[in-house]
Amino acid sequence: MSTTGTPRGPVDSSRVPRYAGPATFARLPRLDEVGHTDVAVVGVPFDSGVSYRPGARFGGNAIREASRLLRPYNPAQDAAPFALAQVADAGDIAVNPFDIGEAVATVEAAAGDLLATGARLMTLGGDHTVALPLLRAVARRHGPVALLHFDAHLDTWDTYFGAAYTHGTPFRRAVEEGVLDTSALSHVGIRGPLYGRRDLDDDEKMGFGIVTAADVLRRGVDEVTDQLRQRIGDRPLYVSVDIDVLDPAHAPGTGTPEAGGLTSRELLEILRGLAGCRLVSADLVEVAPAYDHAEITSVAASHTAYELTTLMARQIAGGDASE
Ligand SMILES: N=C(N)NCCCC(=O)O
Ligand SMILES: [Zn+2]
Ligand SMILES: [Zn+2]
Repeated sequence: MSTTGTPRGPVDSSRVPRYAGPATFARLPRLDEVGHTDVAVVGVPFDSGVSYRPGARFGGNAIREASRLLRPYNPAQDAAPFALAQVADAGDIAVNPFDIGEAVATVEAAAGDLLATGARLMTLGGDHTVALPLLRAVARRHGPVALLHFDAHLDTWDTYFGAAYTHGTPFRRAVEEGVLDTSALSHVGIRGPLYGRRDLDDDEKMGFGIVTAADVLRRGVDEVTDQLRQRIGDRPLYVSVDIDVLDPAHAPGTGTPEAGGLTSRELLEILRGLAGCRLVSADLVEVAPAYDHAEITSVAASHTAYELTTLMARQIAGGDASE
């Protein structure tokens, strides 16, 4: 059940044109307007950890703009998420673009503060570096969590130019730090060239299972989702979505695009198939609007965040105590 009484929902788009006014996610209220929220949508405008094209610092606001067209009822999950639980936009975490270590610490502290209020997080990146401090904060509250990671890339590499905190390394650091439950780690959508066979060996040793983009094509969404659900079981679950899991045709606006990816339909369907999992928080990263066209990427991202917030709202309404 929502902890805030009757949730305050989005601005009514039949009364106030949806393109009017400043953008919050899905035209939801700001956190300061509701005081307390069950799900906090929070931006992390940070992209100092990228290895190729920059620009994901603008991702959160692009997703908010594209989310103006979302509607209150989600037929695919038969739920009105913003009536089931209070979902609010908590604004952006102000991170230092010139000091990655400080930025990581700032995200961890700010995420910890929001989680301490009992809210679950739907974080809008930002590059994938931010997953590490988010996982630290979530693990402090829930213990080591199961991870479902949608990405073209493993992001379990060790260092770049000797740097340990980058967008290609968050999940190796997370395993090293013990914030993940290594019996329930999955990548989905992996594809593209690697540095060597050893990347896969290392990844497997860390405990990850891989569903490649080709597996999704050959085995289909339902079979893949069943397998993922079995691995997750009833553990607290964190979902991390790098928008480059989608094919560049579905998400051109990203920093390290790889051919042969998932369709947005496949991604959304796998997420919908997670209903009933104990989703404690999620992130959506690597939207870089400067390379986007006609909001293709940010629309796909806004729908992805909508499915994730719907899953969280359903969990809350269903009385799952894991906040
Ligand atoms: N997390 C993202 N999007 N990309 C990681 C790519 C790392 C590399 O340049 O090898
Ligand atoms: Zn990626
Ligand atoms: Zn990534």
